Amino acid sequence: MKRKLGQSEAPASTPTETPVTKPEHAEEAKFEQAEPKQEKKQPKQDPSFAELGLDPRLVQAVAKQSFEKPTLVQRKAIPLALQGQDVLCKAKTGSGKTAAYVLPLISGILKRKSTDPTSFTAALILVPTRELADQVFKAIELFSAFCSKDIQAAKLTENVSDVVQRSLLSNVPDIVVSTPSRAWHSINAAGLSLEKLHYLVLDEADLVLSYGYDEDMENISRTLPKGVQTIMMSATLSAELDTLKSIFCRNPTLLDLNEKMGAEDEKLSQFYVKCGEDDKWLIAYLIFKLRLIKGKCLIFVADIDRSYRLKLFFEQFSIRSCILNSELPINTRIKVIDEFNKGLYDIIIASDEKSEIFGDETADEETSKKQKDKPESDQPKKKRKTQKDQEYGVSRGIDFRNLAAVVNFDLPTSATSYQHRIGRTARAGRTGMALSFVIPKELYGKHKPTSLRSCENDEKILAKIVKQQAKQERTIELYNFSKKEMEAFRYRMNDALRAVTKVAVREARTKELRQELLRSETLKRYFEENPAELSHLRHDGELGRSTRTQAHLKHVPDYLLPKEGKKALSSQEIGFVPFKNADAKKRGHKRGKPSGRSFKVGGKKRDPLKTFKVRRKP
Ligand SMILES: Nc1ncnc2c1ncn2[C@@H]1O[C@H](COP(=O)(O)OP(=O)(O)OP(=O)(O)O)[C@@H](O)[C@H]1O
Repeated sequence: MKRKLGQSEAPASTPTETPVTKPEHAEEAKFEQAEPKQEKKQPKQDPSFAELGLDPRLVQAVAKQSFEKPTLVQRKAIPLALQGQDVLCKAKTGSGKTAAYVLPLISGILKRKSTDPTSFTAALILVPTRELADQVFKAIELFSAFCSKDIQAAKLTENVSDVVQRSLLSNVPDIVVSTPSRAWHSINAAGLSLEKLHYLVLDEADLVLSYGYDEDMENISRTLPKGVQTIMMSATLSAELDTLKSIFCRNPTLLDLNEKMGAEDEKLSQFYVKCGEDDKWLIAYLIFKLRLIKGKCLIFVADIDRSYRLKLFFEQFSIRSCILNSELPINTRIKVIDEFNKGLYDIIIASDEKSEIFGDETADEETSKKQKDKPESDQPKKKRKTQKDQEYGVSRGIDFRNLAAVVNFDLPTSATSYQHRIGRTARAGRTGMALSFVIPKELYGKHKPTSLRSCENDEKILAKIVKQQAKQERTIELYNFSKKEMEAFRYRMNDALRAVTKVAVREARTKELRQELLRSETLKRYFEENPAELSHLRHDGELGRSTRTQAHLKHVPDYLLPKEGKKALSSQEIGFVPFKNADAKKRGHKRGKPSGRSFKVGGKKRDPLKTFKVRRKP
């Protein structure tokens, strides 16, 4: 019989082990059964954290985080997890899934420790990337702020030797956060013991197998004791979840919390621009030099070279940005995300290499079938030996705080990947904007220097994205930038592009890697000793010392601007995203039109896009 959280002594009762796979409203009925007394006291739809049954120290910690009330996924998952049920939960990006599993898990450990203070690793949280492991670890630290003596956590994703790892684990952390491969390695080489494990969490569960962790997962599953309570969290459903469910869960409760946003409540505005390959660079230059998007921005590009190229291109115009890619050391990556979240930088250029793991959705089914039927040895290797960190990922799960906009400079190759990329903005009830560049078929390959293979099928991918977003009652709208107004800037864009040669990109890439490897280790030691001085080194400094510098490009002369002038552009820019949880209704928020000053179209308010001759399609 499977032992579950809160049921360690009592025999597991059959009703809770009955498979419960039902829509959200049906699951409400189960809550009513489980907690009838609470039901009478408090209206069901809005329980507070304290009413979810969590340890008071956690309620205190949550209040310190200024979480006023639990999100939907927290309201649903926490009571189930506290009851000891296996939970398979699908909820949208940025909906607060981390707290939904971390809080009940800590609460359960505290409850057990109140009667049995022995130390053992009671919880293993597996995540697909090292960045995410760091984020979850930090969340545990925050939530256990008022019980830090009772809860020890460790993350296994640092680059440390087995000896160091072993000594870390000899402290017997209650909670271990890791990627599957590091966890399996530590079980074998660094003394991680799962003998008494109570809880297993798979965060971003649909991604775990695509990252090539299948073998590690199987191995780990064999070492687990019987009766481990499993919680799986995901933003999308996939066949992989079924596989994992069959390996790790027994009779899980399925929470499919597909919150369909009413148009009034939608916080994310989505736009796309159809343009030629070189126009992408021109529009990006205009958007960022003229600050048409205000606030912090995450730009996704298809590969590492492209990210350096865009950074060097921006440098030509004195636009500062920093880079995230799988080549950079983990310490650097974590620091870049930390500093971005602290507000030190405005622009991150991330190469979303993992977008490829979702496959090219435009590849025909016949091809994929043929591929599947091939012997295993002919299958593409999931874990290639490259210098890249296979455990890297920024489009999944990473919580970029107060991100105003996601720009898909290169469209991803799948709608799933798009969903996760745009999920980095408009998180936790905030507003956000997503802007994607789409290369029409007839313009593909027309500008060789900037052409990119993965953009050949942009239109097909866009069709899938539109369909996928429509299922969530979301729209993605077309923006037309005025060719005439842009032309004045074209020669500058061409000048800058010419300066960013392949050699310059290669040099910048090697140089940064070398520098980061060096400072990553130095920094690690330095910041361990001086944790308050995180701004010591900035990551958005210039890379292009070997690129031709063109001083004239750094400024925008007034004569290049539309006749309404720069002031008109900079006072009310495209994509200004207010960060307050503004009441959309009061401000006349309409479907597909972002709320906020700058997007009020027509009427007395001025449309900044019109001042720049940028118009929505009629
Ligand atoms: N109850 C709450 N009230 C306010 N903010 C919250 C609450 N719960 C979580 N948050 C905040 O919401 C943000 C998103 O949370 P989290 O990263 O857990 O989302 P997620 O659902 O795991 O997203 P993803 O699917 O992208 O991984 C975080 O900044 C977190 O601090």
